[in-house]
Amino acid sequence: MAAEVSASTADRPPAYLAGLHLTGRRVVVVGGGRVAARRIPPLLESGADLVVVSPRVEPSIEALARAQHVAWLARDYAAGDLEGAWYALAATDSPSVNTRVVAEAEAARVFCVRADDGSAGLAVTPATARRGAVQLAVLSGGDFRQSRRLRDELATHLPPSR
Ligand SMILES: C[C@@]1(CC(=O)O)C2=NC(=C\c3[nH]c(c(CCC(=O)O)c3CC(=O)O)Cc3[nH]c(c(CC(=O)O)c3CCC(=O)O)/C=C3\N/C(=C\2)[C@@H](CCC(=O)O)[C@]3(C)CC(=O)O)/[C@H]1CCC(=O)O
Ligand SMILES: NC(=O)c1ccc[n+]([C@@H]2O[C@H](COP(=O)([O-])OP(=O)(O)OC[C@H]3O[C@@H](n4cnc5c(N)ncnc54)[C@H](O)[C@@H]3O)[C@@H](O)[C@H]2O)c1
Repeated sequence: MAAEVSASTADRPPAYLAGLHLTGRRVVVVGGGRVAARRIPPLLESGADLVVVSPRVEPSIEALARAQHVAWLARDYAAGDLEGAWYALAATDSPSVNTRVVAEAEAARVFCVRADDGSAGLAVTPATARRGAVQLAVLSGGDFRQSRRLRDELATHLPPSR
């Protein structure tokens, strides 16, 4: 519903769409809740070198840490945690922590998503689908429900993977 989209997200110039090649590149996820758990698998699929900073994490993230697919720092975010990162997610349930993460990202020129307030982030997460080499991504200026719905419709047109 358009009314639920934050005006400042919708009023921004459109985001520039790009595909990030992340193999071996550090991506820092601050917060290990449900949003992080949803976004980590596609980041891993892209080969990212993932670091999760969060005192608690969802069971799926804990399992990835145990299998050494992600590095989990089981503590609160601290300034400097984005060092060496190419991309970051501020995905804690604390707006003030997310503000600090985005401020560090801005200073370090790291593109960073802000999960609780997309209008304050440096990047946004599209609704995506993939079949083989073909990928689609939908952004709707913050209207994630529309993005999800369009993604589901468009995904039915993806060619069979070869
Ligand atoms: C597309 C998708 C991708 C993904 O996340 O993978 C995505 N959100 C999804 C789901 C989802 N989002 C939310 C809920 C729980 C509520 C509910 O269900 O009603 C659920 C459902 C769930 O979590 O299950 C709430 C929410 N989302 C944002 C805010 C803050 C704000 O409005 O600024 C709040 C309120 C938080 C609060 O209340 O505090 C912000 C953003 N969410 C974005 C992307 C970016 C916009 C991209 C675009 O233009 O479309 C943006 C701006 C920034 C970002 O985070 O990148 C994915 C669906 C695709 C899929 O299902 O595959
Ligand atoms: N963008 C989206 O798609 C979307 C979807 C749902 C909710 N949200 C918003 O994003 C936020 C996160 O949502 P969620 O469902 O993942 O929340 P959640 O409660 O499942 O997880 C929050 C995580 O943040 C961690 N955390 C808290 N303080 C921290 C700190 N100081 N340093 C590091 N980690 C810390 C917690 O340990 C927990 O793992 C919520 O505030 C909500 O407003 C966004």
